Amino acid sequence: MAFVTRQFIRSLSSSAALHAAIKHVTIIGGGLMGAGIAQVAASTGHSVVLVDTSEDILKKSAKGIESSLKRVAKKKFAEKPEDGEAFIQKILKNISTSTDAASVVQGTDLVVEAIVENLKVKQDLFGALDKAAPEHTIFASNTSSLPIADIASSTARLDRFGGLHFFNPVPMMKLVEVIKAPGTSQQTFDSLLEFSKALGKHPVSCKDTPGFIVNRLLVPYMLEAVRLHERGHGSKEDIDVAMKLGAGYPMGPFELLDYVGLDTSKFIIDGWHEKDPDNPLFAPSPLLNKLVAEGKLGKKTGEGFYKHK
Ligand SMILES: CC(=O)CC(=O)SCCNC(=O)CCNC(=O)[C@H](O)C(C)(C)COP(=O)(O)OP(=O)(O)OC[C@H]1O[C@@H](n2cnc3c(N)ncnc32)[C@H](O)[C@@H]1OP(=O)(O)O
Ligand SMILES: NC(=O)C1=CN([C@@H]2O[C@H](COP(=O)(O)OP(=O)(O)OC[C@H]3O[C@@H](n4cnc5c(N)ncnc54)[C@H](O)[C@@H]3O)[C@@H](O)[C@H]2O)C=CC1
Repeated sequence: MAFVTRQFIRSLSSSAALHAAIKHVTIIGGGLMGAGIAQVAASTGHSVVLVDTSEDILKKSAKGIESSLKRVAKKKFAEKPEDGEAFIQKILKNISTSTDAASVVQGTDLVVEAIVENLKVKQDLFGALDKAAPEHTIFASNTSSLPIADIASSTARLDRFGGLHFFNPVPMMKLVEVIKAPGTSQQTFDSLLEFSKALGKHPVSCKDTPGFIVNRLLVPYMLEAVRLHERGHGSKEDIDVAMKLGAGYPMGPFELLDYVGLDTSKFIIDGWHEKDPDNPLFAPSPLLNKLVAEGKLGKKTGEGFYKHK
């Protein structure tokens, strides 16, 4: 009986240790995704450092987090709006910012990378962080389309490297894809699952295959919509209405492309096309390429397929 009790206490304390292990999180990249991940981590009691390349970008990220929290508070404290401000300030206190990733990872349990969708840039970042971060620190990438194993190959911690793929807008979307690359240890994978649950998200387990689950289905669908429009078979407005009213999607494919970012969408499709040039689902789109070349990247720049306020 005493043995059983000791075992039970040990198993409780080891699962508590697993939770306690991820308390301090460093998010690299304060754009659409990084700011959302920082907000959710801070809202669930984690201590967060958000890193980007300039103070100006970080100011914009902080403003975005605050206005998203205002939307949350407006709902949560509809009856007592005066409590909403205290709620927002308490969460914002959990977030600090930095432009020097190497110096802030020294005290972190988990690094979540959400920078530009470019393999070389991600590898350079993780290669540098690997030298600066403590042994126990887990590295995770929020990549939409790149193999986790390729990103991890710039480090010497393949066992403590996995994928944490969030969805936009992070505060609203419940799913996190947790990716176990060939080198990811079971302990790391379990910690990432636990962390996702601690954020109030629903994790699903994914293999390290292109696009994991959601993007392997969603990205070809969005590009098919662009090709259908390029062939003159439907206006973007009609295609969007058709998919919303005919398939029950909350956004049409063109609205969603603008929401995701046309640059990010192009990075994804170009990367897959390079690896599998004969797959028609991964064929580049002249219209998408033209908009990106014009700097029309979607909602984040004020114009993409549509104009945004
Ligand atoms: C590319 C990748 O690697 C992976 C990806 O992320 S792919 C993209 C995945 N995302 C999607 O598919 C998003 C599809 N769209 C949607 O689910 C919905 O349109 C949406 C949740 C974004 C917005 O919902 P909506 O009903 O169209 O608009 P809206 O009324 O403004 O918002 C609905 C609620 O969400 C809240 N909300 C929306 N965005 C928010 C944000 N960033 N922060 C906080 N709250 C937010 C609003 O406050 C609102 O709350 P109430 O209804 O309680 O008032
Ligand atoms: N946009 C989306 O809907 C989704 C994107 N993703 C993935 O998340 C990642 C980020 O995407 P977004 O947030 O949309 O991009 P974004 O363009 O909005 O933000 C990227 C941020 O990273 C910063 N950055 C670039 N290089 C950096 C570096 N070396 N160090 C620190 N900061 C750096 C940029 O200044 C920018 O603020 C990409 O890998 C993307 O594929 C994943 C899920 C959804």
